[in-house]
Amino acid sequence: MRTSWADSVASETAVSDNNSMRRPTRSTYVPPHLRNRPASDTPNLSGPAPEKESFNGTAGGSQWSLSNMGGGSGGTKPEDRRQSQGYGYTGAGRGGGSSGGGAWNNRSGGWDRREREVNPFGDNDDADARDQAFSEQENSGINFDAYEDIPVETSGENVPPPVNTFAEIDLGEQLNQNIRRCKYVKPTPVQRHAIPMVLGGRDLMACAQTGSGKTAAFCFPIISGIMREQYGQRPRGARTVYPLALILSPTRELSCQIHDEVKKFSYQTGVKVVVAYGGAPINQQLRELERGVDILVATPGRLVDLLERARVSLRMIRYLALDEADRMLDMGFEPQIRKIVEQMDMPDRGMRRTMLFSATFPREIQRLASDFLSNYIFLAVGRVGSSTDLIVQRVEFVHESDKRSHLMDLLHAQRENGAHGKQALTLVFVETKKGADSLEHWLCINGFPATTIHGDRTQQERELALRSFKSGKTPILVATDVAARGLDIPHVAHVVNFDLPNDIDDYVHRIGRTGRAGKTGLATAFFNEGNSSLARPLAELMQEASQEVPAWLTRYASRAPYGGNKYRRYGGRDFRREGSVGRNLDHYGVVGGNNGAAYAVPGNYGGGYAPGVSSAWD
Ligand SMILES: Nc1ncnc2c1ncn2[C@@H]1O[C@H](COP(=O)(O)OP(=O)(O)OP(=O)(O)O)[C@@H](O)[C@H]1O
Repeated sequence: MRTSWADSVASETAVSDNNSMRRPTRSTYVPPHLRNRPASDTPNLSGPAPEKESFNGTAGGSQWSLSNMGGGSGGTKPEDRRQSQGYGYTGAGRGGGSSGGGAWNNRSGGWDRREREVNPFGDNDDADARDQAFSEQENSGINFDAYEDIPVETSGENVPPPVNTFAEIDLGEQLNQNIRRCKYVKPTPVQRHAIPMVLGGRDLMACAQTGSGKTAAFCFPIISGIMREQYGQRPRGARTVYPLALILSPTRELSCQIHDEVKKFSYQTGVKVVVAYGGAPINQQLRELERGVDILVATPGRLVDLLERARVSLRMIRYLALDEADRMLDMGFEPQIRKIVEQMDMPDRGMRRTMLFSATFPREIQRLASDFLSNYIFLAVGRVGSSTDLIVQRVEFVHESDKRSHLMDLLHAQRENGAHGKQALTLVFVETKKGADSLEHWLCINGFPATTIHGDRTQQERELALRSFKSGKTPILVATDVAARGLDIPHVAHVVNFDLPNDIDDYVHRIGRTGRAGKTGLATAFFNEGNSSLARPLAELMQEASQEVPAWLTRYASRAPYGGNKYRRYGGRDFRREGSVGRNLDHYGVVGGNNGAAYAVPGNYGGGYAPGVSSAWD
């Protein structure tokens, strides 16, 4: 039985990726860990198709005045201005999609004649193709039919029922059109459940696997809500802006990525999105804000700066979303988040919709997070903190001194097996910034084009590195944990944990950079004595994901003490129900009978961000 939404795509993907999975006929080097495996077990390591995307976070040319949602001038990209059907839209009937109802706010004034909204779909936006009926086969190979098997747990009062299709949700014609442009045919499980909950006016804490579509799950209700509701006139402060929605994320790159996504989803809806993050010139961001903002995507540090300068007020916030919420409430960020949510002028909980999303939600973080939520629903989709069966996980015992040569073996093998001798996109995680630079240098001098991303690099360097990696120009990216969460980089074939993290949750997020949205991936970890404390949770996680656990790792795991919630920290169970801990956990496919201990023992939720380790972050 399939147990997760991603599981369900495996067979479909195997078919759709058939060409890329085809093994070369010439003899190829196979590394030890891949030997003696049937061909179908080996993920696609062929080279990526070049990508055109970039991480240019701020939108050029989009202009919007706060007071009347109009004004401003100067677009950067001339293009046909299509009739903006989002304005004055009169409603898609529930289950229908045709007009009627009149519930939608007429956001008149939007882009005026002097300006052009940059088309975020770029050259791929073919209006004719878009208007053709989408058949389910046209989507990205995700097998939606198996969704019924996915374990889902909800808790809370009066939980709104899930939907099966986007058409069942009253999102508005323009947003629906953008969803079609994104080629999303059906909602993923987390979207099926979360969107009606938020549209039904509920706060939400949602835990769902990496790569399972959480971004759209919180973006759609925000955009749709802003479009349909009347907020009255926003104050006209001297230079202060009053966004209606705030999306916070822990890293600059993730904020940029969310901003890019929101721009696509909100295209021609009249909803204006701006991103603000550290390391980039604040003046440019201020100018963007002055042109008007409905949805502000931000990193906490830059937002606090803007709040203290009184350039942003949170008084009108109606939607608050915390992406990677467990990270945001971990030791590093919690004071800033509390300041933003509790000590500035944001409406109290209950007066706004609050959504917290992550693939991992330790119990102690849930407790902290509940301060921000009102009568919320807890939603867990898929198996506990699961990494999906689409990711083949390998653990190899490698002494510290052998790591480089071992990595070299893996990279040589990949290159040999790759199409036209191309290097597949490989993300290599290390513990320290220094370690990242040094490994990158060593790779480059040994003929492997590599780049790095970490907190000591300038923002420009970081964005350049990411672009270069995505395009395949430097197919190896050496990264600290700054790249561990949220980044949705197509075609990452292999994640190597050169240095394992101290915390199993970080491992879950790191390997989740591959095997996304139905694609297969490979994750290799180098384990040695220094990682003993991770042996047990790692072995359990692998077992849950039906991975082969090496006998030596099982022995390490059995020797490890069972110490509090460092284990099974990646829990996806509502802490409010801890009285029933230990029962029903099999619902998530959790292996082993002693899981209760993980949820029942209070304590060191910040274990993974101990001094020294936290330095890897922004
Ligand atoms: N309904 C859908 N149909 C098809 N593809 C989708 C759908 N929803 C999202 N996707 C795609 O799935 C990919 C992963 O989505 P997303 O980045 O939101 O995952 P996530 O759950 O936030 O992952 P992470 O936990 O790593 O942050 C993206 O490329 C996104 O465009």
